[in-house]
Amino acid sequence: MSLCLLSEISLPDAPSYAAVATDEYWRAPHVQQHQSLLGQLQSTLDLREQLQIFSMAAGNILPLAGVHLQTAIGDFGAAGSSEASHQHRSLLMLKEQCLAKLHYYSEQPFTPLICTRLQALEVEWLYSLRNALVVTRLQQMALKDTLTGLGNRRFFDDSLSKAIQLANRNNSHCAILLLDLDNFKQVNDLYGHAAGDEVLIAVAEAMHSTLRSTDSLFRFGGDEFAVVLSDDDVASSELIARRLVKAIQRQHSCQQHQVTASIGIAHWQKDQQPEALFSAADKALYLAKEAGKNRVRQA
Ligand SMILES: Nc1nc2c(ncn2[C@@H]2O[C@H](COP(=O)(O)OP(=O)(O)OP(=O)(O)O)[C@@H](O)[C@H]2O)c(=O)[nH]1
Repeated sequence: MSLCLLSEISLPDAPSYAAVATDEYWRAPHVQQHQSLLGQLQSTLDLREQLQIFSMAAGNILPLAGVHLQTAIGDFGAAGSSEASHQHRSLLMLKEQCLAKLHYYSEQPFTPLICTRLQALEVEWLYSLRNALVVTRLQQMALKDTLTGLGNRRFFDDSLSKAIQLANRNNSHCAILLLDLDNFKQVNDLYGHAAGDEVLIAVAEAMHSTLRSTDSLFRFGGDEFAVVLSDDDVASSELIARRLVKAIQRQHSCQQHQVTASIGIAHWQKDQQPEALFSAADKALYLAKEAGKNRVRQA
């Protein structure tokens, strides 16, 4: 089994897992799969990739419709996973510590023999899984805002650089929205920091449910948020910004505390550096505030 093919099937538009698992191509002898599994799992610290590798090996024991991994740092599904009429659950335990819960789904029954063989595979995974969980947790801590779970400023800087590189390479576009809440300070002042935190979480949720990709959503600390728009969404930047303003205005706790949002938009210009793009969006945001708040302005 080639690692190249494994990374291909982890793409979002990959064929369904069931299709891949039943394909003759993957029906290498069980022993051969098993021997190489440990090496394959150790070749990556990416949790999703490990799940994919493990799922392929498990699919060699029984055609699977899906495999889900439930961990303390999030739930992950193998590419193309879906539920099916038969289900089997396992606890992945390492030295009395529960690393994860694993859910297998198949249209075929999980006989005791199949469960025993799956368990043997799970044992192969434990140390690599523990390492991947630690690394993923550290990545989350380094890149996420702990209050809202959105990307933090470091993640934003990284994402913006990548979006600009991509736009440069493909001769395409990107844009950023900078959002600052209006009248937020009074929530802290009148009702305390915990009430302010609740508003920030509610705003993050409202933005989350308004946008297609949550990967592009960030909070810098305080009441400042940002969105990086890739080529597909640049033409609708104003529409997206207005939707965000409305969603926040309609949000219950924002209504209760008369908190609204102002947004500045800047579209990337060829050869423009990230700092210049950010500064343009910041100026547009300032104009939105100056014009009376609860509105959108373009650079
Ligand atoms: N609850 C809470 N407050 C925070 C956090 N981080 C920063 N703040 C507060 O957020 C407030 C942001 O201040 P401003 O943006 O000037 O307040 P504002 O009332 O929204 O001002 P305008 O933007 O002019 O409408 C400050 O009072 C900070 O102390 C946080 O994590 N939680």
